[in-house]
Amino acid sequence: MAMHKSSSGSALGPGGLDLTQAFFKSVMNAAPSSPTKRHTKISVIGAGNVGMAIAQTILTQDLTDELVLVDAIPDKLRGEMLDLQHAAAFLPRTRIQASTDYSITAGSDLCIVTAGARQIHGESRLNLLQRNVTLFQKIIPPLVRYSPDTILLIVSNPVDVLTYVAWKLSGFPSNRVIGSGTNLDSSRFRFLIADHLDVNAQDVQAFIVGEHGDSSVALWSSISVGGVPVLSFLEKQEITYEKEMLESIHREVTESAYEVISLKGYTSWAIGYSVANLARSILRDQRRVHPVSVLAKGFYDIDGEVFLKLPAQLGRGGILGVTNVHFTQEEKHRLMNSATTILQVQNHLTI
Ligand SMILES: NC(=O)C1=CN([C@@H]2O[C@H](COP(=O)(O)OP(=O)(O)OC[C@H]3O[C@@H](n4cnc5c(N)ncnc54)[C@H](O)[C@@H]3O)[C@@H](O)[C@H]2O)C=CC1
Ligand SMILES: CC(=O)C(=O)O
Repeated sequence: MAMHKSSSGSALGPGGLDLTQAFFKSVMNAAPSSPTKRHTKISVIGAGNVGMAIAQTILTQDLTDELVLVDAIPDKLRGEMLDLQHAAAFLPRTRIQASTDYSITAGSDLCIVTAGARQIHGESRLNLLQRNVTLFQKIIPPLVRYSPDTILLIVSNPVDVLTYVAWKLSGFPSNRVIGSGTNLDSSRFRFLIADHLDVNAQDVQAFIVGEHGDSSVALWSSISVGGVPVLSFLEKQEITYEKEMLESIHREVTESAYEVISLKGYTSWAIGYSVANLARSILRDQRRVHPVSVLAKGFYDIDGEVFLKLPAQLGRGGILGVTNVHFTQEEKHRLMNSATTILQVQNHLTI
């Protein structure tokens, strides 16, 4: 039977009969779609390993009504779109579209940027910078033009500096430009602590702050399991622990990405879950605290225009606030070093 779509998107059968109305007449008359439910649209820029892991986690977790993919390679993009669309029978209903043309992103609530070069085995995140800045000069302006009220969530590396670049290129207030930050590093940290103590990672509260990468800072002093602060508990119980053991867990966190990249070529699943977790907090106004890249100027005595991972509350307006975590002198010193490392890199950029 020949069928085509009407301008309203419903299916038309022979003689122009509106099949959607024919099938669902009584239901549609009884219950017009609710005007109170908010429609959400997420665009993912870059349909590579990371973009597709994020897209598929967003779909399975039913986080949006519309999902748009943008990439520079049309065939691969269409292939990825069709492959996801073919899973429609197993997924919550979501409209999935893809194009190389940024007009498709118009009206997005959240734009997640994953496009760009990625590290090869042994390469540092900072080494990707100049190539990805050039790319961002092409990507950020059209996103802003088509979705002036959107929230930008940056994932491409080096994520802290690129979040700063996106902020500068967009002209957005800093609460609407967020870097995926150390949400992933903190998840790796929580996994390793949970593994060490044989508890559930979801019961471990632990943050990695500073740079996403080699100069990140582990906040040992504020780690708790099931609400019990770990280090002060061990000290009160006079249970000895080796500082070296703490250092080795942190080292394992910073080396995690290098290890996965050396084994499978890229990282994808954990960043997919991590970013979907951020998308949920933002779009569902969850007001949860995540370690993400925020404009750190004015917090913890930082005075440069630098984006660093700090524990921030996320909701519909983007960054709602930065929590006042207690840092030891050593943690503060390391955070300052992270800020200095990033500022030195930024000083050499032409945006
Ligand atoms: N922040 C974090 O925690 C993490 C960040 N990453 C970063 O994410 C980025 C992407 O990594 P992968 O997906 O593995 O790389 P990939 O190479 O698989 O995908 C990159 C995609 O970007 C697309 N692209 C290139 N130029 C474009 C343009 N002008 N417009 C739209 N799309 C364009 C490419 O066609 C490709 O599909 C890398 O920078 C990587 O380092 C990866 C894992 C974790
Ligand atoms: C590649 C990267 O940044 C990560 O997996 O942490």
